[in-house]
Amino acid sequence: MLPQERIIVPLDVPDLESAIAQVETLPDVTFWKVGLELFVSAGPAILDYLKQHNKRIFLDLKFHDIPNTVAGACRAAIKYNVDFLTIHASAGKEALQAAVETKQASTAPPKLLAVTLLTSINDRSLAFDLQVPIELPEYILKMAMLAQENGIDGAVCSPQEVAKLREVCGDNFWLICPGVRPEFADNGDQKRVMTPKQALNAGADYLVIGRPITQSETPQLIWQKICQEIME
Ligand SMILES: O=c1ccn([C@@H]2O[C@H](COP(=O)(O)O)[C@@H](O)[C@H]2O)c(=O)[nH]1
Repeated sequence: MLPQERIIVPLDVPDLESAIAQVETLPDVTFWKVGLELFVSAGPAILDYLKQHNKRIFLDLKFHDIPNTVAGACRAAIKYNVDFLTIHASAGKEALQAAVETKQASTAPPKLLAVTLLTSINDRSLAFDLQVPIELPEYILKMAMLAQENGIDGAVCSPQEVAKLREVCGDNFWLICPGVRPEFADNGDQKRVMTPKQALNAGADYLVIGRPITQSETPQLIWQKICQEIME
Protein backbone atom coordinates (compact mmCIF):
# COMPACT_ATOMS: atom_id res chain seq x y z
CA MET A 1 0.00 0.00 0.00
CA LEU A 2 1.27 3.48 -0.85
CA PRO A 3 1.79 5.73 2.22
CA GLN A 4 -0.89 8.18 1.04
CA GLU A 5 -3.43 5.34 0.89
CA ARG A 6 -3.11 5.20 4.67
CA ILE A 7 -4.71 8.63 5.05
CA ILE A 8 -8.49 8.69 5.40
CA VAL A 9 -10.16 12.07 4.90
CA PRO A 10 -13.51 12.70 6.61
CA LEU A 11 -16.36 14.18 4.65
CA ASP A 12 -17.57 16.34 7.52
CA VAL A 13 -19.91 18.46 5.42
CA PRO A 14 -23.65 19.19 5.65
CA ASP A 15 -24.96 17.76 2.36
CA LEU A 16 -24.33 15.60 -0.70
CA GLU A 17 -23.40 18.51 -2.97
CA SER A 18 -20.69 19.72 -0.58
CA ALA A 19 -19.40 16.15 -0.22
CA ILE A 20 -19.11 15.69 -3.99
CA ALA A 21 -17.34 19.05 -4.27
CA GLN A 22 -14.85 17.96 -1.61
CA VAL A 23 -14.12 14.64 -3.33
CA GLU A 24 -13.57 16.50 -6.61
CA THR A 25 -11.21 18.96 -4.90
CA LEU A 26 -9.03 16.10 -3.64
CA PRO A 27 -8.86 13.62 -6.55
CA ASP A 28 -5.87 11.72 -5.09
CA VAL A 29 -7.65 10.74 -1.87
CA THR A 30 -8.56 7.05 -2.11
CA PHE A 31 -10.20 6.52 1.28
CA TRP A 32 -13.06 8.71 2.56
CA LYS A 33 -14.86 8.70 5.89
CA VAL A 34 -18.60 9.33 6.08
CA GLY A 35 -19.73 10.36 9.54
CA LEU A 36 -22.92 11.26 11.30
CA GLU A 37 -23.44 14.76 9.87
CA LEU A 38 -23.29 13.70 6.22
CA PHE A 39 -25.02 10.33 6.60
CA VAL A 40 -27.95 11.83 8.53
CA SER A 41 -28.25 14.50 5.86
CA ALA A 42 -27.55 12.63 2.61
CA GLY A 43 -28.13 8.97 3.49
CA PRO A 44 -26.65 6.18 1.37
CA ALA A 45 -26.48 8.34 -1.79
CA ILE A 46 -23.00 9.45 -0.74
CA LEU A 47 -21.89 5.81 -0.40
CA ASP A 48 -23.16 5.07 -3.93
CA TYR A 49 -21.27 8.09 -5.23
CA LEU A 50 -18.01 7.04 -3.56
CA LYS A 51 -18.34 3.48 -4.84
CA GLN A 52 -19.00 4.68 -8.38
CA HIS A 53 -15.71 6.60 -8.10
CA ASN A 54 -13.79 3.58 -6.80
CA LYS A 55 -13.18 5.07 -3.37
CA ARG A 56 -12.80 3.09 -0.15
CA ILE A 57 -15.33 3.95 2.56
CA PHE A 58 -15.11 4.24 6.33
CA LEU A 59 -18.71 4.50 7.62
CA ASP A 60 -18.15 6.15 10.99
CA LEU A 61 -21.55 6.00 12.65
CA LYS A 62 -20.16 5.03 16.09
CA PHE A 63 -23.04 2.81 17.20
CA HIS A 64 -23.69 2.94 20.94
CA ASP A 65 -26.88 1.20 22.00
CA ILE A 66 -28.35 -1.97 23.47
CA PRO A 67 -27.19 -5.22 21.78
CA ASN A 68 -30.42 -5.80 19.81
CA THR A 69 -30.35 -2.28 18.37
CA VAL A 70 -26.63 -2.46 17.59
CA ALA A 71 -27.18 -5.76 15.77
CA GLY A 72 -29.98 -4.24 13.68
CA ALA A 73 -27.95 -1.14 12.86
CA CYS A 74 -24.95 -3.26 11.85
CA ARG A 75 -27.17 -5.47 9.67
CA ALA A 76 -28.44 -2.37 7.87
CA ALA A 77 -24.98 -0.80 7.50
CA ILE A 78 -23.28 -3.98 6.32
CA LYS A 79 -25.57 -4.00 3.26
CA TYR A 80 -23.77 -0.89 2.02
CA ASN A 81 -20.59 -2.88 1.48
CA VAL A 82 -18.23 -0.44 3.19
CA ASP A 83 -14.66 -1.08 4.32
CA PHE A 84 -14.81 0.05 7.97
CA LEU A 85 -17.73 0.45 10.39
CA THR A 86 -17.54 1.78 13.98
CA ILE A 87 -19.13 0.96 17.32
CA HIS A 88 -18.22 2.39 20.72
CA ALA A 89 -16.35 -0.13 22.88
CA SER A 90 -18.21 1.33 25.87
CA ALA A 91 -21.48 -0.07 24.46
CA GLY A 92 -20.26 -3.17 26.30
CA LYS A 93 -19.40 -6.80 25.74
CA GLU A 94 -22.86 -7.97 24.64
CA ALA A 95 -23.27 -5.16 22.11
CA LEU A 96 -19.80 -5.87 20.69
CA GLN A 97 -20.67 -9.56 20.41
CA ALA A 98 -23.98 -8.71 18.74
CA ALA A 99 -22.12 -6.62 16.15
CA VAL A 100 -19.62 -9.41 15.52
CA GLU A 101 -22.36 -12.07 15.16
CA THR A 102 -24.16 -9.86 12.65
CA LYS A 103 -20.96 -9.39 10.71
CA GLN A 104 -20.27 -13.12 10.67
CA ALA A 105 -23.67 -13.74 9.08
CA SER A 106 -22.80 -11.46 6.20
CA THR A 107 -21.07 -12.34 2.92
CA ALA A 108 -19.07 -9.12 2.42
CA PRO A 109 -18.50 -7.81 5.93
CA PRO A 110 -16.65 -4.59 6.78
CA LYS A 111 -13.90 -4.46 9.36
CA LEU A 112 -15.59 -3.63 12.65
CA LEU A 113 -13.70 -1.00 14.67
CA ALA A 114 -14.31 -0.09 18.30
CA VAL A 115 -13.90 3.50 19.41
CA THR A 116 -11.86 3.31 22.63
CA LEU A 117 -12.23 6.90 23.83
CA LEU A 118 -13.01 9.92 21.66
CA THR A 119 -9.87 11.91 20.85
CA SER A 120 -11.64 15.07 22.05
CA ILE A 121 -11.50 13.76 25.63
CA ASN A 122 -8.44 14.31 27.82
CA ASP A 123 -7.46 12.83 31.17
CA ARG A 124 -9.20 15.62 33.04
CA SER A 125 -12.58 15.21 31.34
CA LEU A 126 -12.34 11.43 31.67
CA ALA A 127 -11.84 11.77 35.42
CA PHE A 128 -14.06 14.74 36.27
CA ASP A 129 -16.81 14.82 33.60
CA LEU A 130 -17.17 11.12 32.89
CA GLN A 131 -16.11 10.07 36.41
CA VAL A 132 -14.01 7.17 35.15
CA PRO A 133 -11.81 6.22 38.10
CA ILE A 134 -8.78 4.87 36.19
CA GLU A 135 -5.98 6.56 34.27
CA LEU A 136 -6.69 7.39 30.63
CA PRO A 137 -4.06 5.09 29.02
CA GLU A 138 -5.28 2.18 31.13
CA TYR A 139 -8.92 2.88 30.23
CA ILE A 140 -8.10 2.92 26.53
CA LEU A 141 -6.15 -0.32 26.79
CA LYS A 142 -9.06 -1.96 28.61
CA MET A 143 -11.51 -0.81 25.90
CA ALA A 144 -9.27 -2.13 23.13
CA MET A 145 -8.82 -5.45 24.89
CA LEU A 146 -12.56 -5.76 25.52
CA ALA A 147 -13.11 -5.21 21.80
CA GLN A 148 -10.44 -7.66 20.72
CA GLU A 149 -11.53 -10.37 23.15
CA ASN A 150 -15.03 -10.16 21.71
CA GLY A 151 -14.02 -10.50 18.08
CA ILE A 152 -13.84 -6.86 16.92
CA ASP A 153 -11.26 -6.32 14.14
CA GLY A 154 -9.59 -3.16 15.37
CA ALA A 155 -9.75 0.03 17.38
CA VAL A 156 -10.02 3.77 16.90
CA CYS A 157 -7.62 5.49 19.27
CA SER A 158 -5.44 8.57 19.38
CA PRO A 159 -1.85 8.35 18.14
CA GLN A 160 -0.74 8.80 21.73
CA GLU A 161 -2.01 5.32 22.65
CA VAL A 162 -1.22 3.47 19.47
CA ALA A 163 2.22 2.11 20.43
CA LYS A 164 0.87 0.50 23.59
CA LEU A 165 -2.17 -0.96 21.80
CA ARG A 166 0.06 -2.33 19.04
CA GLU A 167 2.32 -3.96 21.65
CA VAL A 168 -0.58 -5.56 23.54
CA CYS A 169 -3.08 -6.31 20.75
CA GLY A 170 -0.51 -7.41 18.15
CA ASP A 171 -0.33 -6.97 14.41
CA ASN A 172 -3.68 -8.60 13.55
CA PHE A 173 -5.67 -5.76 15.05
CA TRP A 174 -6.36 -2.66 12.97
CA LEU A 175 -5.43 0.64 14.63
CA ILE A 176 -6.99 3.73 13.12
CA CYS A 177 -6.03 7.17 14.46
CA PRO A 178 -7.93 10.43 14.31
CA GLY A 179 -6.41 13.22 16.43
CA VAL A 180 -3.67 13.72 13.85
CA ARG A 181 -2.30 17.21 13.37
CA PRO A 182 0.61 18.36 11.22
CA GLU A 183 2.90 20.82 13.06
CA PHE A 184 1.37 23.77 11.19
CA ALA A 185 -2.29 22.96 12.02
CA ASP A 186 -4.55 23.97 14.91
CA ASN A 187 -5.64 21.23 17.28
CA GLY A 188 -9.23 22.52 17.34
CA ASP A 189 -11.28 20.26 19.61
CA GLN A 190 -8.78 17.39 19.39
CA LYS A 191 -7.09 16.85 22.76
CA ARG A 192 -4.76 13.87 22.21
CA VAL A 193 -2.76 14.57 19.08
CA MET A 194 0.45 13.75 17.25
CA THR A 195 1.78 14.53 13.78
CA PRO A 196 1.07 12.18 10.85
CA LYS A 197 4.62 10.86 10.78
CA GLN A 198 4.72 10.29 14.54
CA ALA A 199 1.38 8.43 14.39
CA LEU A 200 2.56 6.09 11.62
CA ASN A 201 5.90 5.51 13.34
CA ALA A 202 4.03 4.62 16.52
CA GLY A 203 2.18 1.84 14.69
CA ALA A 204 -1.05 3.27 13.26
CA ASP A 205 -2.44 1.44 10.21
CA TYR A 206 -4.51 4.40 9.02
CA LEU A 207 -4.74 8.09 9.93
CA VAL A 208 -7.90 10.19 9.81
CA ILE A 209 -7.00 13.78 8.93
CA GLY A 210 -9.80 16.24 8.28
CA ARG A 211 -9.83 19.97 8.96
CA PRO A 212 -6.10 20.60 8.48
CA ILE A 213 -6.73 19.55 4.86
CA THR A 214 -10.37 20.26 4.13
CA GLN A 215 -10.62 23.66 5.83
CA SER A 216 -7.40 24.97 4.39
CA GLU A 217 -7.52 27.46 1.53
CA THR A 218 -5.42 25.04 -0.53
CA PRO A 219 -6.60 21.50 0.32
CA GLN A 220 -4.72 19.81 -2.52
CA LEU A 221 -1.43 21.49 -1.55
CA ILE A 222 -1.84 20.56 2.11
CA TRP A 223 -2.68 16.97 1.12
CA GLN A 224 0.50 16.82 -0.94
CA LYS A 225 2.54 18.35 1.88
CA ILE A 226 1.28 15.71 4.35
CA CYS A 227 1.92 12.90 1.85
CA GLN A 228 5.44 14.23 1.34
CA GLU A 229 6.03 14.34 5.09
CA ILE A 230 4.99 10.74 5.66
CA MET A 231 7.07 9.48 2.72
CA GLU A 232 10.29 11.11 3.97
O1 LIG B 1 -12.15 9.44 18.64
C1 LIG B 1 -12.50 9.90 17.53
C2 LIG B 1 -13.30 9.20 16.65
C3 LIG B 1 -13.62 9.76 15.44
N1 LIG B 1 -13.18 10.99 15.10
C4 LIG B 1 -13.56 11.53 13.77
O2 LIG B 1 -12.37 11.76 13.00
C5 LIG B 1 -12.48 12.97 12.28
C6 LIG B 1 -11.38 13.90 12.70
O3 LIG B 1 -11.45 15.10 12.00
P1 LIG B 1 -10.44 16.31 12.21
O4 LIG B 1 -11.03 17.41 11.40
O5 LIG B 1 -9.11 15.84 11.69
O6 LIG B 1 -10.39 16.63 13.66
C7 LIG B 1 -13.88 13.52 12.54
O7 LIG B 1 -14.71 13.11 11.48
C8 LIG B 1 -14.33 12.83 13.82
O8 LIG B 1 -15.71 12.58 13.83
C9 LIG B 1 -12.39 11.69 15.96
O9 LIG B 1 -11.97 12.83 15.70
N2 LIG B 1 -12.06 11.12 17.16
